[in-house]
Amino acid sequence: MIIGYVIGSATTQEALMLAEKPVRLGNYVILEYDNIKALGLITNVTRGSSMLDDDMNDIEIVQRLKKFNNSIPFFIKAKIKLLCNFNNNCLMPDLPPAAGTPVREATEDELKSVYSNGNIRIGTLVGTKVEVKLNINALARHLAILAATGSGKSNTVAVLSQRISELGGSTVIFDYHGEYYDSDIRNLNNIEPKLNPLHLTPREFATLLEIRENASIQFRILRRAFVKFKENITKKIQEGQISLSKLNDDFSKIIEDYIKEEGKGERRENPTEEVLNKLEEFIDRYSSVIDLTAPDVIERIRRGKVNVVNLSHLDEDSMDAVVAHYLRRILDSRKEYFRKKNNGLRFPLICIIEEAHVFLSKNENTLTKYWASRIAREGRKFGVGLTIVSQRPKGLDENILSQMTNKIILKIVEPTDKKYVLESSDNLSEDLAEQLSSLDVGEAIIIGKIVKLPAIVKIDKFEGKLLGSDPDMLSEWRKAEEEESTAMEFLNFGSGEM
Ligand SMILES: Nc1ncnc2c1ncn2[C@@H]1O[C@H](COP(=O)(O)OP(=O)(O)OP(=O)(O)O)[C@@H](O)[C@H]1O
Repeated sequence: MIIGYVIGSATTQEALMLAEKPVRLGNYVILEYDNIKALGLITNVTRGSSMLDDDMNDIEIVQRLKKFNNSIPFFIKAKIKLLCNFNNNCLMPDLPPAAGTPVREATEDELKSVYSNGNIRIGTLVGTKVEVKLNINALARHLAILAATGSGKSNTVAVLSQRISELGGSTVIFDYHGEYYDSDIRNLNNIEPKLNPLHLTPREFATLLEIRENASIQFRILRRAFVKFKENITKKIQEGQISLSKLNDDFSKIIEDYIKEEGKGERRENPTEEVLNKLEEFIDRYSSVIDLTAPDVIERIRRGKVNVVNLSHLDEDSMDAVVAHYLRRILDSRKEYFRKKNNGLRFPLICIIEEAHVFLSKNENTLTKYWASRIAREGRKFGVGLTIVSQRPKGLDENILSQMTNKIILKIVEPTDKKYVLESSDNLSEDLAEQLSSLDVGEAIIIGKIVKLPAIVKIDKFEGKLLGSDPDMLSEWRKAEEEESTAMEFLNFGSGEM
């Protein structure tokens, strides 16, 4: 059914339509001309009247015209972004539509042929029942899930990771808030962030203690002490001279002695004192993270599961050390598997970093940023995909963001965030970026190799509990009130005041 006609001058990217009746933003349309069958997306709608135009200043004329309701001529114009030519393998049309070309709504079958061929359902095209299925293999080219807070990032991560696991795929989520750890996601494998120092690099251990590489004397003392500690302990373990559980109890004392030993060689005492203070502070707060009996982190990641590393009880430096350690071991282990088939991590893995702007900040060189950059550059070849999730896109390192070939962008209102996302995405056009502020919760623009063409999608709602879900405060207040009155009755009953 024809809904309008092309007017004015058109290009192979864009056309303007004069509509016969109101059309909606995000509708998909078809234009057939010169042996081209073009699929288009309505990216802008304007409604006006040549009689009541911007120069109208007399309200009485409007009131009189309103009395003859149907006498006011009006127009509806819609900007159409041309997406592909069905008659040429969905490549871009190579000829613009002429003025007068009829425009009709795309049928569900036509839309299914473009958006429903992937292998993992993520939702439906906005305003339709057409399933959008993503090409899961394209996740090896990395993904950014970006949105203002409360727009549906966690819901998207939960839906995506659960459905990947249901296909036998594997993800590991670095769970900043602990919202996935206590969730109803199926195939969950919860991992407490235990680190075995014998598997850590000196830099990772220094990061745990919040000793930066630019604190060169402190870092030197700690690095030398840590290397000696690892060498001697590994040798004693191989000779069966030491019990690991006893080592756990004495860990801080042992490492402290190595640090003091290394400090003797220094001209000034206070760098050594500083290192010992940081060690003591770390052990006071996070001794539970250090576990010399813990297996290598690779052994704790399960195939076909949503592996969740709960970071929520750590501070950001310790989180950085944990995430960096996992990323390094995952990349190294996949490389090892590719070198010698009987060793290393045997299956591809998608690493999902929540609150990515904390770890991959453009203003700070964290350890995680180094390893995430390595995975962004090399991971695809070894089946290690990176997914970064952030509500502060402009805080993200632009090199890493620009390597996220795929993007699921939910509502973003902040202009500098929108601009930053646009500049870091060579496959996001301005007219699509303009839609971002008008998206509803759970609606997203999806671009990249995970979809055949850019899509405006209503993401499926995660059917289960996530910590991040909006709290039902009213029922929680009522529940608290009932519990208080029950406790009060119990107390009064106990004191015989009933
Ligand atoms: N696709 C969706 N359909 C329906 N409701 C949704 C959808 N996505 C999210 N919501 C709802 O919106 C609220 C916020 O969702 P979510 O926690 O996923 O947002 P977020 O962007 O992760 O927020 P935050 O930045 O605070 O983590 C929740 O109540 C959730 O149930």
